[in-house]
Amino acid sequence: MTTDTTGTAARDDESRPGGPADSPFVRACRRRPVPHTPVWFMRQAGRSLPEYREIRANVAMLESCRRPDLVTEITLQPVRRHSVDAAILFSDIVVPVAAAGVDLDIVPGTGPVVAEPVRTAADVERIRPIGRDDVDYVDEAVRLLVKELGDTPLIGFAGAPFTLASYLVEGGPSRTHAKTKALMHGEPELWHTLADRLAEVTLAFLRVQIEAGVSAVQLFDSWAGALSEADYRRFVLPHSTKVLTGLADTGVPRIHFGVGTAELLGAMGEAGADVVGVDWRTPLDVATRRIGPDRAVQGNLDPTLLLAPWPVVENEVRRILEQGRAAPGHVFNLGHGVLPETDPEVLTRVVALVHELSARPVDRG
Ligand SMILES: Cc1c2[nH]c(c1CCC(=O)O)Cc1[nH]c(c(CCC(=O)O)c1C)Cc1[nH]c(c(CCC(=O)O)c1C)Cc1[nH]c(c(C)c1CCC(=O)O)C2
Repeated sequence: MTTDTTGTAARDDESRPGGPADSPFVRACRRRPVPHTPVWFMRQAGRSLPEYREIRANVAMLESCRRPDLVTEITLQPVRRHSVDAAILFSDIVVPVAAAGVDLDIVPGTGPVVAEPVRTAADVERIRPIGRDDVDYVDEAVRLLVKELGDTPLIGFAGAPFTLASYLVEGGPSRTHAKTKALMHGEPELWHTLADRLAEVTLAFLRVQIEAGVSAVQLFDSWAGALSEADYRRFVLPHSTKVLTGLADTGVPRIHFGVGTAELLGAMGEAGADVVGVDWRTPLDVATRRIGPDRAVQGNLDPTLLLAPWPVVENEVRRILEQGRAAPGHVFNLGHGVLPETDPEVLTRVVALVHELSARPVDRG
């Protein structure tokens, strides 16, 4: 089975009752009845866990992403600790871009930094297409993890074309995305060439993960909320749609996430995902009205509130579960990633509380 290159055999096996494809997480993504609302946390691997800090003490971030043994261990840590309903592969959105030949590093305390920002047609030309061999360490890590995880589903992920393009054009993290927007509007043709190339890289990267056996994928367009709806529809939606609809044949659920996207939720829902991620600014019932009745939602506890006293957290979890009932499927999550200063015990308590409050008998037919 581990030598299969289509992933079909792996998933046939998984679709057995109780297997990852029948897990509460995958069932909620597909808007099927669930025994309890599934919960996982964006950036659950790494960040707040002491066992993560220990393992990463002398290993650079990009190097750790290229070592299947470390990826496997770090991915499993939050599953062991919190009993979350899904694991997310430990990696970073810039990993496939580096594999495509872009000279970049992940600088501690800053994030991705690109040696020569992409600003010209020649720069775009240098971004190569990628295949399995360029990211063989990801293929290997996913296969190891699928075995280790048993019935717990593994989520694969990638950065969406806009968010990736922002790092490449700006040269690093940016608050305004000014150079990226200037390129979009000033040289729309070059922008579309760049975004299309990144869509190809992302699509290939997600296909490698799906063929290796992940049970779902999430497309992170973390910074899309910086755009107006008109700009999003004109410059970004076609490229994210290419990625998401390009995976439709795999049958694997697709999650589409961004931050500050209240005005974009309708458009993001049109890109072809099964689930739309919602940040804490938009209540899930309101989000569901914007997205429509044929998509599940994921979210949306404000990650900063995990630092508040427990009764505050408990009230928020109750409110979110209540508002999530308006959606045809709800995956509980934060509205964005876990903050590094979060007490891991609070995450464990949130998982238990979500499970307890949402437990219900279901007809699994
Ligand atoms: C700091 C940073 C990195 N990479 C990035 C940043 C942000 C910089 C900015 O503000 O613009 C870029 C990035 N990486 C990831 C995203 C999308 C998710 C998001 O918005 O948080 C984004 C926008 C996914 C990720 N990046 C990472 C994961 C895997 C961990 C997980 O989800 O549990 C994902 C999905 C891991 C990562 N990535 C990085 C580190 C140091 C780590 C390990 C520990 C940590 O989380 O801080 C480097």
